Amino acid sequence: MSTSHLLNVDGVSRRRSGREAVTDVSFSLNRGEVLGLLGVNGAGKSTTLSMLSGALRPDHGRIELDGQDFIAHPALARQLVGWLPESAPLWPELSVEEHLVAFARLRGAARQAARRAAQSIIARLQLGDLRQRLAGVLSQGQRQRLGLACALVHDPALIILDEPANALDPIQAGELRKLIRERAAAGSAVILSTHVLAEVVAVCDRVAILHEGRLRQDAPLRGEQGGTSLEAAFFGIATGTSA
Ligand SMILES: Nc1ncnc2c1ncn2[C@@H]1O[C@H](COP(=O)(O)OP(=O)(O)OP(=O)(O)O)[C@@H](O)[C@H]1O
Repeated sequence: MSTSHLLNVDGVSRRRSGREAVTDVSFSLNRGEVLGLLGVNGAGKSTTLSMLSGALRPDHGRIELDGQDFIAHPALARQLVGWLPESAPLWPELSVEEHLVAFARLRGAARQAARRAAQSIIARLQLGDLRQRLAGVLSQGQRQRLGLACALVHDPALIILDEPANALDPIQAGELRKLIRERAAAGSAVILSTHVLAEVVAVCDRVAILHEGRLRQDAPLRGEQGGTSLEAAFFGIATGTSA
């Protein structure tokens, strides 16, 4: 397997509840690339992302991150991966700032460095007004922004976002797109799972389509033309009418 990519996924499979949720999925991702992950409900997107985040172990296959065997060394995830799951795991009794310091510390930062990292992501995500607010009283969109900040506080090489625009207003959704491109320009690789095709066209370089646990397409996206052909490809695969 090539080690020049940041991420190499090779023949990964995982069963859940006695059924194949993800089967023989392979793809690679370079630094600076944004990959959109599409698929109908139950296609296997979250299962795939959970494996890439280190939270779920594949039954078969190999994942290589930054040239290292990720399955044998799941602790790599702590420093190299930032994961926003479908619903961000937050502690209701901790403030926004306390969350970010705690996440930075969990990722290995020393106390002062964790405080600096927290201040930096608070400023970047415009969370200053919410700094002292307890997570338990945040609105849904505010919780989502805090979850995103927790995923990014340690400046990870691989950013995994599972439906990150959920509950965001149009202004915040636009800010999210800018942030994703900014992180990619700074050298991170991003995987974005979403049901919104326009979001993929707006922000992704490549799109992968999962269906019934299998990767059915992995192709670059190119401008408006990409949007039209993406819709056709998605519906073709989802309805079983693709060539
Ligand atoms: N915690 C779990 N325990 C058992 N089975 C699960 C679990 N999570 C998902 N599955 C099953 O694995 C398969 C893939 O689900 P997954 O959540 O990965 O799909 P998805 O593409 O993320 O779907 P959605 O778009 O609805 O979020 C489904 O058949 C689902 O029922």
